[in-house]
Amino acid sequence: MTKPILELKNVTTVVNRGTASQTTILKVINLTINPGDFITIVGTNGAGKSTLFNVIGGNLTADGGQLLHNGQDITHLSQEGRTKFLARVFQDPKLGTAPRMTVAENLLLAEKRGQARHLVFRRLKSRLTEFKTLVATMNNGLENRLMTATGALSGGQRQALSFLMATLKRPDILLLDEHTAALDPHTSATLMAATDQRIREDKLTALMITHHMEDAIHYGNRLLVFKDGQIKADLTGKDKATLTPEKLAAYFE
Ligand SMILES: Nc1ncnc2c1ncn2[C@@H]1O[C@H](COP(=O)(O)OP(=O)(O)OP(=O)(O)O)[C@@H](O)[C@H]1O
Repeated sequence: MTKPILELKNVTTVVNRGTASQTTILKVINLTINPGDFITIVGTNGAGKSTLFNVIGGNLTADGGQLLHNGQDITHLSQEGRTKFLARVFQDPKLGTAPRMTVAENLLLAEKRGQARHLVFRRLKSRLTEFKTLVATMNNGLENRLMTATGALSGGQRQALSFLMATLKRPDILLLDEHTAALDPHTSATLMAATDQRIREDKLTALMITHHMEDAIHYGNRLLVFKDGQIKADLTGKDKATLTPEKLAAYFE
């Protein structure tokens, strides 16, 4: 039997504890994620999707319940401690890359995370051909901008680079936090297709929050609907395959 890569058991989060505005955001979340799952997550604003990512990513500690990574309790593991097996791409293209460094330097840094920079950059030249092939998979011209400072890239190119950097070391868990939301429809579609290809080819385990219902339906093997801090629906197999925007909208009512 497949062993889960990540488990959330009775996870709750509370904000403003002990004050008049104390609120429970995540209300007893139970979620078992298997290796290779590509889970799309939808829900109304304020449903708790980002809070879920914050709890998984370690930006926020669960107030109740337990998180297990490959069976190990990580409930109280720091955000830093989770970077060994987890990566996150945010909505803002400015996050995730160093603006003054070139595309190639950013990639090398992502690959050698934790090593001294002078050691990292000594090996840059020998890697350029390989990096060119890698960035070309994003289908957005990034291969012609390897020596360009990241701050001078378009939002789409920069976001594609953030995605590549996050996946370079093949994290056990990849969190995509509306990573195409700030892009125009064409650029968003290109990045989404490249994202899907990489997740499939590298057999990554990924969770993706999106407000694009078509993307949530089209991509991944599993779809979660969040509502009021709870998982309202968890759709897989035929249920997901036969989902339409109309059927999905009904879960929001
Ligand atoms: N630190 C906090 N203090 C108070 N309330 C918070 C805090 N963090 C989140 N919330 C509230 O928790 C609820 C869930 O927020 P969250 O950002 O997880 O929702 P979301 O589903 O990601 O929404 P969106 O689609 O708008 O990004 C919201 O009502 C939000 O205002």
